[in-house]
Amino acid sequence: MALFEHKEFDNHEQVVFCHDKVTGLKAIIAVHDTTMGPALGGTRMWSYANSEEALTDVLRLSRGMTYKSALAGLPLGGGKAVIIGDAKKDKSEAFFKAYGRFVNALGGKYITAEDVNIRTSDIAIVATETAYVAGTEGKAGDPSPHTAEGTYLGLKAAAKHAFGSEDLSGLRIAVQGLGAVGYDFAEYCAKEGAKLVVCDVNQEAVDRAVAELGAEAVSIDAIYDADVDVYAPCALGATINDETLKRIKAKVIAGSANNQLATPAHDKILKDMGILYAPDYVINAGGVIHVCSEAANFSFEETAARVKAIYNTLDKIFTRATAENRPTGEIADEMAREILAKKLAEKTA
Ligand SMILES: NC(=O)c1ccc[n+]([C@@H]2O[C@H](COP(=O)([O-])OP(=O)(O)OC[C@H]3O[C@@H](n4cnc5c(N)ncnc54)[C@H](O)[C@@H]3O)[C@@H](O)[C@H]2O)c1
Repeated sequence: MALFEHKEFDNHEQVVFCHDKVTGLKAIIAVHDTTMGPALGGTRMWSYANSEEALTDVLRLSRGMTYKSALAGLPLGGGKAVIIGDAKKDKSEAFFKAYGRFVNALGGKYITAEDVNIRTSDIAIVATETAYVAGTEGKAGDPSPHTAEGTYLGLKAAAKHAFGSEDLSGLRIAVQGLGAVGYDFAEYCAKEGAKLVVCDVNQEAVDRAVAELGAEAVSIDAIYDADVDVYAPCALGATINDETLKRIKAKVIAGSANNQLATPAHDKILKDMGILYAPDYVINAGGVIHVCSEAANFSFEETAARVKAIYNTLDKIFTRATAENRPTGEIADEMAREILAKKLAEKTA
């Protein structure tokens, strides 16, 4: 399994393969880039088919964190960790303590947090072995409200570019997923007079949106056929794919879900279809801003200002994408790389 020749290798600074003989822990920690600061990114636990699949995931996700934090203006680099295992069977206190020691051995170069299949209670055990954790219980708390606010503001920036006004009143918005982020986001939109079309596998959340926000409920499959101006994916990844794009009528895609595009090629496909796409890692950065507020001791006002700046960042991305007739995701990546290059030049001057 070659690392430097790996297709997802992108000049990562450090990749650590961790194995604890006693607990059977197998993890990979990838520090992609620390130009802007320590590499912050969650730990994901997944039953990867093999270590090659885990390596691919961690290399790609850690690079994504570098870009996300750079564009969010945070003093953080990008990193990520994956634990290879079954979250239902393999977890134990000793397991997470062993993992904490591996994180600690990096001396603060990598700061971990929760991610898929890792709960705050797991991170609390990790925190008994290392101070390099964020998003712990009783500290910054739930990032979802900030993610929802940032997504709402990002949608307003998209509406300005696509429809000529950032006012959401009268727009029809399909919200897929009414969880911690999706519900608050839907509420912001409804308050501004948008008409909501919603779906969720959780019927209770749907009933609540119908009762409280005047939303129209559709089945989880019918959301793709909804006659709407905006499609807001707030549940799953990879919902923008060849099949759904035959059905989606929206002219704007702006939602909180991670990894919305099934493949990188869908960035250009959306542009060619005349759909304005708010790059997922830019619009959903409220969460990492919130978590960073704990690690970097931001004041409440500072955190709020950074969440509000998501509007401006997307505004710049959309303006440049239009001027250069290029896909928005490509522009976002390029802008992140420019921020990193500028900082690196300052550091080495
Ligand atoms: N929470 C954050 O701060 C944050 C930050 C950045 C990105 N995100 C991303 O935003 C998305 C939502 O996060 P969340 O914290 O609200 O999660 P959540 O688990 O609270 O909510 C997800 C919702 O989607 C619903 N759902 C699941 N499958 C569905 C389907 N097929 N169709 C429709 N609904 C479905 C679930 O029932 C749930 O209500 C995720 O992709 C997450 O990775 C969240």
